[in-house]
Amino acid sequence: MSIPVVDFGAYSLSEGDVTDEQLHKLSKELRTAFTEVGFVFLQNTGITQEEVDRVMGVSKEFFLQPDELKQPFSRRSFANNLNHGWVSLETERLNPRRPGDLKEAFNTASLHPDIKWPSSDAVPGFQGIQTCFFQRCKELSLRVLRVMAHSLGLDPEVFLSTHQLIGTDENGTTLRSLYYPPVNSEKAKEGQLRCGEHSDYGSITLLFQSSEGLQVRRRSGEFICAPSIPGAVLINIADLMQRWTSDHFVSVLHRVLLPPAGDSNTRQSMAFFVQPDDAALITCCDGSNKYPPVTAGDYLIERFNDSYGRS
Ligand SMILES: O=C(O)CCC(=O)C(=O)O
Ligand SMILES: [Fe+2]
Repeated sequence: MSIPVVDFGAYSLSEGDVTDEQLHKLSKELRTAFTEVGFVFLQNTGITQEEVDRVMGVSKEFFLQPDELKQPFSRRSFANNLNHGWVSLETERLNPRRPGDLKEAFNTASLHPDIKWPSSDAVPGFQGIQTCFFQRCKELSLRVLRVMAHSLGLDPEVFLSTHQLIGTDENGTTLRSLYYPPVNSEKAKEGQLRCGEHSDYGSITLLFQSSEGLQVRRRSGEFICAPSIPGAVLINIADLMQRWTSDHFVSVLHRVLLPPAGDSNTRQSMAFFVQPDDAALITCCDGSNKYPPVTAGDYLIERFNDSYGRS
């Protein structure tokens, strides 16, 4: 089965509340997508392609600077949020059995006033555009989480009440801009990819892509190419949500391969990784106790240790 496309217009960010009938329809569509595929394209979310292009533009300006200028903004150099900041090429291994991923990233993980941002001379508009987009993604995520709870027959607030602190340092939700530079395939290491096979860690991920390149694993085990649909937001279930729903919703492996030999294109994407509040205790929502309870914060630290190496 390919990735379903769902019209989210009835609950778009430019609309007020959704009617019961519309909520029912959306719930049904999301439940099918998330139980069978784990990924869905949402159209008419209210987040426009122009907004996405603006964030990608300002992110690219940041990435195209020399490394010395990006170094002061490195991940792990911000005391109040160790996940905030720049990740250099080949630092992260989303599949720890492969060499470092051929990508750079910038994590907007903290909106705390103490965070130091690139100056407006270096990258005009960087802070404002990233933080504004973070808020837009947060609003959409909360709407999607509400529909998801409804689709499982749960109290509609069950996920919302555990995602109250998005945008504070007591919640790990992160807007990540990714930049995949041109690849010289002769120089790439054995087994190296742009982004190794992995599943995401938290509740759901919103993904925006400038071009094709993402592959998603089907139940049969084969990887299929995800199309790039301008204006649509690709949403996937992440691992904590799979635990939470006792495997009802599936978190599936995905990856970005190297471009074909001779293709010197760059690629950009943005992922909004939605994470429950650090202190939220995640227990199977059907009462089955299929997985032991875990707090979202502890779970996230464990997963970071796998992708960056244990410190
Ligand atoms: O770049 C992409 O399209 C996917 C990135 C991704 O899956 C991730 O960063 O978790
Ligand atoms: Fe991912």
